[in-house]
Amino acid sequence: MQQHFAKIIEGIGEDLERPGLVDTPKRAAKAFEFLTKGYHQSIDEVVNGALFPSDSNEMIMVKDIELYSMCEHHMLPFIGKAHVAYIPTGKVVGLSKIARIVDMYARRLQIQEQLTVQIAECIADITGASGVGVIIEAKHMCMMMRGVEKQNSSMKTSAMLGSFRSNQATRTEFLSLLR
Ligand SMILES: Nc1nc2c(ncn2[C@@H]2O[C@H](COP(=O)(O)OP(=O)(O)OP(=O)(O)O)[C@@H](O)[C@H]2O)c(=O)[nH]1
Ligand SMILES: [Zn+2]
Repeated sequence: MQQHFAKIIEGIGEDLERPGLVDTPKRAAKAFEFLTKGYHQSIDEVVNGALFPSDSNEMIMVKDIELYSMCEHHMLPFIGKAHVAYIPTGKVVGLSKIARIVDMYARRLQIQEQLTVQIAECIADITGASGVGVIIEAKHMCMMMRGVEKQNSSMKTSAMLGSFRSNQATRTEFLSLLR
């Protein structure tokens, strides 16, 4: 990646020998490695066995999980919040792991719709939950810094699985907890 960032800097018409830019290919490659580290993580490693037996069958929700991802069309950031809820059936997942799962999928090249579904399906898979709801609200730099240049637009996506899809009362409870 370092070599490629050097080429990009040259492509811009900048001087790679300029003191401020000498180490930039190395720094940029390191930054991109971090921003895409989700490709090198697995669900097992992220969850680390933090699944606990529980009798609860009430809705569990973690909201306002900050999220930094990159759109796969422009490789520019989209930034926002994820809200995740599920109804357990016998086991619950460690609280922090929900945020770690969000990060694992966010740190890849994404579109927001797919990111939302991947998080929901992952929570359903590992917990066996009877229902999962995920909402993501985000601002896309590709739509703000360039292109159509709309500063106040944001995108909201949702993925509803199981009872969150089939049961109106569950969906309403989720949405009212969010307010
Ligand atoms: N559905 C969806 N679209 C996205 C997401 N991130 C970026 N996009 C869109 O991807 C599209 C790519 O369109 P193109 O016409 O191929 O690319 P472009 O010429 O750079 O488009 P503009 O952004 O309109 O200038 C744009 O409409 C972006 O707004 C996302 O997460 N979900
Ligand atoms: Zn984009």
